[in-house]
Amino acid sequence: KNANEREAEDFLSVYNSTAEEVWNAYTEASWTYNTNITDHNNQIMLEKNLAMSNHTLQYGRQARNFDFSDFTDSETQRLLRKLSDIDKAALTEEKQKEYNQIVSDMETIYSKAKVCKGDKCMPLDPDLTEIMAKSRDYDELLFAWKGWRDVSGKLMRGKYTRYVELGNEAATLNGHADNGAYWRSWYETPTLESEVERLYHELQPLYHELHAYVRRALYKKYGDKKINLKGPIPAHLLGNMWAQSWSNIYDLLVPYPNAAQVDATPAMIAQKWTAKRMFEESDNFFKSLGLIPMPDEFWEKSMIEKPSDRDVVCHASAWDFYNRKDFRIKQCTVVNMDDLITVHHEMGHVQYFLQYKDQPVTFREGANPGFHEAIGDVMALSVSTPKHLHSIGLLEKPDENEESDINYLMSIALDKIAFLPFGYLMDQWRWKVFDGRFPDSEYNQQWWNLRLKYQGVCPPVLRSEEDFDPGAKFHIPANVPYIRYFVSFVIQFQFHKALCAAAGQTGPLHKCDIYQSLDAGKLLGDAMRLGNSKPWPEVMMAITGNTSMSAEPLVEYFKPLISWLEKENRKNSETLGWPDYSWTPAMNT
Ligand SMILES: O=C(CCC(O)(O)[C@H](Cc1ccccc1)NC(=O)c1ccccc1)N[C@@H](Cc1c[nH]c2ccccc12)C(=O)O
Ligand SMILES: [Zn+2]
Repeated sequence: KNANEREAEDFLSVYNSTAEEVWNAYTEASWTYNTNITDHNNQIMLEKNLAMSNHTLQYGRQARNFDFSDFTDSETQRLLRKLSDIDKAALTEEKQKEYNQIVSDMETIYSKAKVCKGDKCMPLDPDLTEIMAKSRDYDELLFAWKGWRDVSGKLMRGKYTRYVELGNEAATLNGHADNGAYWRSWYETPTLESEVERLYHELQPLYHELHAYVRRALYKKYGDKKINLKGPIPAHLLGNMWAQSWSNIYDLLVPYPNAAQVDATPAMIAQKWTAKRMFEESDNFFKSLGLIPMPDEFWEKSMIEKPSDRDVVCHASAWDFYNRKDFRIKQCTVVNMDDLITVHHEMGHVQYFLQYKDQPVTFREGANPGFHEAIGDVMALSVSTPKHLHSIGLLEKPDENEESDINYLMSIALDKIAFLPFGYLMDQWRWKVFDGRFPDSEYNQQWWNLRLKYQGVCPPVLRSEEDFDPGAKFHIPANVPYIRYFVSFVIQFQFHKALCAAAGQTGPLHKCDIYQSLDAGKLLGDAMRLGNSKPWPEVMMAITGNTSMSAEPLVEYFKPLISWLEKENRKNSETLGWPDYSWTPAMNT
């Protein structure tokens, strides 16, 4: 090592210890704001954000002064390269303030929004979410769906254009073409766009089969004025505010009503489960694999229920306080199966934090953002099995027959296959907004073009450019990228298949439960411990023996259901897709 490289190593260790303090201060202020939305807490958070940016700018400039091309240690090179991208710190201070204020304003609009009917005002969590999940009344669903968009997206429409401009300015100052290119750079995969497009087209036939089957069931329920068997599905009838997961309308879709049922919610309520019990159950699952238990501070400092006396950001999230001890989850938990899955999702993030806590701060990230999103969902694939739910007392003994298998696969497909087009289109829209292909005069029209093209859903009422429907989904105002979830939904089945093999499970993938397998736990734990210190194909290889993303394990997992759907849809001579693409439901009848 030459003197230059030794100097760089000293520089990096000073960076690391100062970064831990500055990032911790910002994270504490952000937590205080997210768990108690006030102007005062907002101001402090914005101050700490600026302090963090100044630290990034100061050290980022020094990192750029090193010529690390001839360094021997690839980790030092990787650290310096990552430090050289200083993100929003490249903007002037006043532009950073403007940008941070816009994002904070949009997120506050979203988190405080309520839909009022008479003197009753309902927030998204839990009220509107519950209506979208449980109501089977076309007009009540429409009230919640339109009402939510009027008090959320519509009110942030004017801010988004400036958010895009400033985000692009920062990205170009760091050498990216635009903000979308900056976001994609985290995957270190020049062909990311074509890879996710390839994966999407491999999975589209599965989605078309499920879409046709669900449309038939909704036709039976809502009639031919509201459903066209050759057209898109009205977006408010699928059990979810964004039509991104359809498991809440499972009762309209059950393949074999007389076979064993799969929903654990009734038992959770009957047995008086609490949010705490849900988190303990998840912690127990991770520990059974030999993974790291949640530390005491987690149980003391997390917010796992919605407080009644203040405004909070209810959208679930996991928090790393960058001091290697303090890790938390913030979730407005409701006692049901949906939220038990989300608990595992969030606990997956914290397990990653625990595994990579001794890495340099710059490497305390997922191998790529999709890896971070996949960990918890892999656990949930095992926990959701009838066999596992029975072992924790939430389902009677499952009968082992083809019909209950199909029922189970249907319930999982309504979350996983239904999600794929939504997970894909969210950043298709944003990438094109950032690169200018979608001018702000077409934001909403282009959103609905993609919703029709990929999801086969249509708005139940007329939309205009006065509306801003993308803003009705958390990740848009909160400036959180979304392709990570599409990547996660593909790679989590690759991980599931690899962990099932490590656990010695030989049967069909959908029956595999890795519970108590220390071998499966070691395989995943070793990968998580690497954080972002290695390019993700190397980490993918370590877990699965392959270096690339593949849809094959997902297709293998759902094979029995796909065959069943193909037969069922052929029997009903269903039209796959939505050739009557310009159809819309009769309104106000
Ligand atoms: O948004 C989430 C869960 C929230 C999160 O855990 O991904 C959260 C989002 C977030 C990011 C940044 C600031 C605030 C919220 N991500 C994290 O908490 C997080 C923490 C550290 C590293 C990476 C992510 N899920 C997505 C989609 C989804 C993926 N798997 C699911 C399973 C069940 C239900 C939904 C999903 C959604 O609800 O549309
Ligand atoms: Zn997540």
